[in-house]
Amino acid sequence: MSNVNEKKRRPTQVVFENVSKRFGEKQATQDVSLKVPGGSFTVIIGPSGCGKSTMLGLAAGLDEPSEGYVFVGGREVAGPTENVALLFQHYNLFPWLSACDNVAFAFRNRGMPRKEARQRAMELLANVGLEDYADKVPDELSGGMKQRVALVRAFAMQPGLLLMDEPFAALDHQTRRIMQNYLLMTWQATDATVIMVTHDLDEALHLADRLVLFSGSPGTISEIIDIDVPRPRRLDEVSLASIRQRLEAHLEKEVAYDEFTEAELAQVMGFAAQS
Ligand SMILES: Nc1ncnc2c1ncn2[C@@H]1O[C@H](COP(=O)(O)OP(=O)(O)OP(=O)(O)O)[C@@H](O)[C@H]1O
Repeated sequence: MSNVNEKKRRPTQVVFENVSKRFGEKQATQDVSLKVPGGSFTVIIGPSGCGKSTMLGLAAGLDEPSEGYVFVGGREVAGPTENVALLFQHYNLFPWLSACDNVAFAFRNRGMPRKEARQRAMELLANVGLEDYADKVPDELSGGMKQRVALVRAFAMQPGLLLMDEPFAALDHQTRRIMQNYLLMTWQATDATVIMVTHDLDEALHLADRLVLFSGSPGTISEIIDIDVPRPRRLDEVSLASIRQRLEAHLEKEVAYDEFTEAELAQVMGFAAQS
């Protein structure tokens, strides 16, 4: 495939230093320190509400830490920059532009002439099997296709850092696996650092160089697991299966049963609540 990163540059390291974030009364994260090596693929896992998306928002410059510092590429984050691309569950494509023009937009934004931008966009769409859909607008594409376009566009921006918040959560299992493979293929052809949040353990094991396990409310890091298994990975491989067990145990421990009253629990479990 064509490599969209022509320039040699130092891969973008991300550093969270004693980061706490409060939203009003709500403490989302507390004293989180994390170094994400440049060019690595880090996946953040943890129960709902433990501050995973908050971490992405801080790295993206969408929010500021209440305490501590966040550095991207050696610079303290002071707001959104072109070096950081975001990919969320909903595709964020321009609805009035074709798939080709959505991707070409990333090149045009960097000053490339229109014809060349469209040509480059076509090449990249062909890499993910969408050459026949290049002239369709997002409403004419399936969810998986839209997310492929969004992924290609995100990488076309040549970001040093790509932040992904459950990007494939809305897709069916099969499409999800295809998307994960596209993501790996595209990422491996670049020097981008990826930080992804997911609730899907298989996805995490399939993709990550490093797993960061979050816990609690407020969120803190409870464990970091490096996955030194070559890709493509078989999830039934012994070392991955044992990491999976650790992840399951972590998440089970973290499920906040105490958020439910007994009556609510009885209802969830299908028992009639005693009055
Ligand atoms: N803008 C905001 N205003 C107020 N509270 C917020 C805001 N953003 C996040 N929070 C709160 O901070 C906590 C952490 O939220 P966050 O979205 O980071 O968790 P999460 O781990 O990503 O959850 P999930 O897995 O459910 O997406 C939650 O209690 C959430 O309600």
